[in-house]
Amino acid sequence: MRVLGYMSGTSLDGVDAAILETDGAGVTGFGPALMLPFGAEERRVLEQATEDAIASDGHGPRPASFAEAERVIHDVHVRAARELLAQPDAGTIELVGFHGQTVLHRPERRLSIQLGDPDALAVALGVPVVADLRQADLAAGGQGAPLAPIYHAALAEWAGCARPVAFLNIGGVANVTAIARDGSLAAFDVGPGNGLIDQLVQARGLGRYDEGGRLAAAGTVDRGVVERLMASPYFTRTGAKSLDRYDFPLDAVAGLADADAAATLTAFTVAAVVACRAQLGEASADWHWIVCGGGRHNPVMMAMLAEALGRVDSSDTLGMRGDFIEAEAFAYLAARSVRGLAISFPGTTGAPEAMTGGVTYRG
Ligand SMILES: Nc1ncnc2c1ncn2[C@@H]1O[C@H](COP(=O)(O)OP(=O)(O)OP(=O)(O)O)[C@@H](O)[C@H]1O
Ligand SMILES: CC(=O)N[C@H]1[C@@H]2OC[C@@H](O2)[C@@H](O)[C@@H]1O[C@H](C)C(=O)O
Repeated sequence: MRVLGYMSGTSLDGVDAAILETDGAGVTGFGPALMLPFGAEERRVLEQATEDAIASDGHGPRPASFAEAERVIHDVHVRAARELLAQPDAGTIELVGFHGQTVLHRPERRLSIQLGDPDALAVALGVPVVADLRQADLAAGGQGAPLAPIYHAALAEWAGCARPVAFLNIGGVANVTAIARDGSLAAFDVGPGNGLIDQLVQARGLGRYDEGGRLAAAGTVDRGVVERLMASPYFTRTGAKSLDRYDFPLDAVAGLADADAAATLTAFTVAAVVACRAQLGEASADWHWIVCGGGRHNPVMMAMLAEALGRVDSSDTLGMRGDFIEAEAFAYLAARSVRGLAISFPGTTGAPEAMTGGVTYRG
């Protein structure tokens, strides 16, 4: 099957779209991929919906801003598909995997809100759209996240990675998929990823993110602050666990100068990854770490990770498309969904058993 997968992540940078060829088990090929950035006004609408989601915490009537946010999500996804499908090697797609825009994630209440209109998308694109991929897992008592692990496993097969190997996605939130020597999967959200760094840079009027890690490179890590941040019980919790993008507050670095604050938050992201090794089950030194997501573009973060973890590679050095692995994952999950294959597992989301999931919308 040739499937178009979408992801618009918690960083609110834009919509990733990627075409994947898969039978729902293996990866057989890749079509083109692109990222369509949100415009400033589109981002403002999505930020408003996110703020309203957090303020209502999922209680009471649906915030009015959700409808406008869904229009934005729809428009950008349709535009992304048109651009992608106009590329000469795009071919014809048979199916779409649509994540939607997460505005709130409260797994302990079996709640995770992704905005979007999959039915309208199916009409606009003229192919079936698989969405609501987190809901069955949540309803069964799983975390509803992360869902990419089964794709990471397929990608590791495709790339011929020796085990044990760990995929570390550093987006707005960081998540890990550990593939043990025997092929078993353990996965969870690790910590803050780039989210707090982005928030700092934006709050201080220094851009949208710490481009090239330049700010962090000029600063000094405040170890006391990192220690205080690492005191959160989240980091010693074992088993399946997942985060909302706004679960960690920015206040801890309020008293620090810009560069020191950026360096400290970068070190916090890395400290959370280091702490997660205690839950991976095999000797820490044996793991090969494959880093994907936007954080791998930050050389300060990559250097800190390499120093702490040992064998660390960017996904791209293994022939993978590190900016599109999540979009490819949702293509893969859509294919699994229509084939009735499981998309989440006790070791990845804490679901009681291997779970199928996703709803197919035909428009
Ligand atoms: N050149 C760069 N230098 C430093 N940081 C970068 C660079 N490019 C991207 N990033 C970081 O990566 C982030 C985007 O990462 P990504 O697209 O993987 O996140 P996401 O998919 O939105 O989040 P999530 O995976 O949590 O849903 C940016 O907000 C920024 O913090
Ligand atoms: C609720 C939600 O949207 N979570 C995202 C977020 O971004 C990274 C991390 O937190 C991960 O748990 C998840 O996305 C990826 C694609 C996943 O489900 O695997």
